[in-house]
Amino acid sequence: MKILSASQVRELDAYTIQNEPVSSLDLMERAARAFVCWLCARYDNRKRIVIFCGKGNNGGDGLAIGRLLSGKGYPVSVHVVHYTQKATDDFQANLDQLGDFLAIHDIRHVEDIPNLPAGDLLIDALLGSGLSRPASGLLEKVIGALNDSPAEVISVDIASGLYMDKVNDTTDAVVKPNHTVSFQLPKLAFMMPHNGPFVGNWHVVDIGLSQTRIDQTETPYYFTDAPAARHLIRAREKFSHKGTFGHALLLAGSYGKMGAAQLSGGACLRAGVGLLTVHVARCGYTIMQIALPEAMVSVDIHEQLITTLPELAPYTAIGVGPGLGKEPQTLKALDELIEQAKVPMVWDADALNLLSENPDLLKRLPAGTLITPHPKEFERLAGKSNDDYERLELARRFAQEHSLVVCLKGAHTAVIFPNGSVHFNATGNAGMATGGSGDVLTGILTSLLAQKYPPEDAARLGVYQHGVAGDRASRARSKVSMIASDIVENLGW
Ligand SMILES: NC(=O)C1=CN([C@@H]2O[C@H](COP(=O)(O)OP(=O)(O)OC[C@H]3O[C@@H](n4cnc5c(N)ncnc54)[C@H](O)[C@@H]3O)[C@@H](O)[C@H]2O)[C@@H](O)CC1
Ligand SMILES: [K+]
Repeated sequence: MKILSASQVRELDAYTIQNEPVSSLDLMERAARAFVCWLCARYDNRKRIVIFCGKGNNGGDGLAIGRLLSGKGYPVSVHVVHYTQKATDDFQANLDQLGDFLAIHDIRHVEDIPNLPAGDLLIDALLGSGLSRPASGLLEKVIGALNDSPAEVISVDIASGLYMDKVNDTTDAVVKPNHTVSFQLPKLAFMMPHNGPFVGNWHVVDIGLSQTRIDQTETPYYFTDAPAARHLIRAREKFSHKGTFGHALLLAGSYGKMGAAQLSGGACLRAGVGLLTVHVARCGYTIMQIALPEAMVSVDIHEQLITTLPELAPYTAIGVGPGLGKEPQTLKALDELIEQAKVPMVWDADALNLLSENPDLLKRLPAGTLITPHPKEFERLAGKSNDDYERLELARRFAQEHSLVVCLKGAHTAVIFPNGSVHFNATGNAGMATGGSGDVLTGILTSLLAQKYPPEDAARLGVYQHGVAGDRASRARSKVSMIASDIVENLGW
C-alpha cells in the first residue's frame, strides 16, 4: 500500500471527483458511510455518540456521520465549533440536511463546550488533512476538553491538529484519540513513534478513491501489509531438497552471550533455511550442540570471543552480530569478513556498533548488505536527529549513500532500500521490546538471504514475519510475559 502526502491526497480526491466522476458531496457521503460501517461493527446503538465538527470538509464528514448514525438509532449529539466564519460548501450542504434530523449545538465560547462523561463515544471531526497551522483559540480549548475527558475518542481521518506528513511542535494542541479511522490510505504521521499518543490504534477504510491515480502517483513511502507480504513469499517446489534452500552462516555468540546465537540460529532454521552453521566462541560448543541440534557448530580458536572466520566458501548468506562483543580481535575478524565475503550479509547489534566506531569498515561494506539498527544504534552510525521525520530522512540518505538496506527497528520498522524508498511494517507489538528479539530478526533475515531472496524482499518479508510471530506470541503469552524464544517458537509461514 502506498502512503501519500497531504497535497497528493488532495490531488487524488480531485482526480476521483473529476474522473469517476463523483460529486465531492457524494464522496463525502461515501467517506461518512465507510466510517459509520467501521463504527457500527464495534459499538451498538445504545452508545451515546457526541460529534465535534469543524467547518471544513472534516467537519462535513462529522455532520454526515451524525445523520447516518442517528438514522441507525444511535443517540447522537452534534456540536459545531465556530472558530471561523467560513465554511466549505460540502460542510454547509450537510449542515442544511442535518438540520431536518437533529438539533445542532453551536460552540462559540468555551462555556458552550459540553460535559463529556466516561460512557460517551466522542467523534473528533474538527480538522483533517487540511490542517495548515497549529490549532489555537476555541479549537485548542475543544481539543483540550476532548483530551481531558475520560470518554473514548475516535478521530475522523486524522487526529485534529496532527500534521499528515510533517513534524508538530511539542506544544501544539492535538487530539489524543483511542482510534483513528483513516480514509483510503494510512498517513505518514501514523508511522512516527513520537505520534503514538496522537494516533491510537489506526484503521484504514476504503472510500473508493481512484486506484489508477494511486498507481500513477509516485511516493517513496509504502506500507507492507498482509497482501504485500504474501506476494513476497515463495512456494516450495515438490522436488526441492535441503540444498535448494541454502546454507546460512551465523557469526554470533561470545562468552556470556551464547543465548543470542541460540535465538538467532533457531529463528534462522524456522525461517526455512536448508542448512545452518553457527560459528561461536569455543566455550559455546556444547551449549549450541545441545540447544540447537539442527545446526552445525563451528568453533573459534578463542575460548571466549569470535576472532577468526571459518572457510566461507560453503555459505549462501552470512549474518553477523548477535552476542558478538566489541573486542579488538572481533573487529579484526569483521575486517576480514568484509574482505572475503562474496554472498549477501546481515549486520546487526555489536557488528553495527563496531561499524560506527570504524567508519572505514562502513565505507567498505558491500552494496546490498542489510543492517538492522534500533534508533540508538542508528544514531551511533549516522548521527543525531531532532525528530522522527528528520531521522527517517537521515536514514534514507544513509541507505542511498552506502547502498545498504536499512531496517530501522521500531513500532512500524522502516525498511529502507538503497534507492531511498521506505517500507513501513504492519506487524509486531510492544511485547517484542525484549532482549533477544533483534537476534531473532537477524536469524530470519539471514535465512531468507541464504534462500536467495533478494535483499529488499528478504528485509520486507523477514521484518513482517518477525512481527507476525511476535503477534502470535503476545496472544499466547501476553505482551508483558512473552520473551524472544516465544517469537522463534511462533514463527510460521
Ligand atoms: N473531497 C474531499 O476532498 C474529501 C475530503 N474528506 C475530508 O476532508 C478533510 C479535509 O478537508 P479540508 O481540506 O476542508 O480541511 P479540514 O477540514 O482539515 O480543515 C478545514 C479548513 O480549516 C482551515 N484550517 C487549517 N488549519 C487550521 C487551524 N489550525 N485553525 C483554523 N483553521 C484551520 C483550512 O483553511 C482548512 O481548509 C479530510 O481530512 C477528510 O476528512 C472526505 O470527506 C473525503 C473526500
Ligand atoms: K479529525
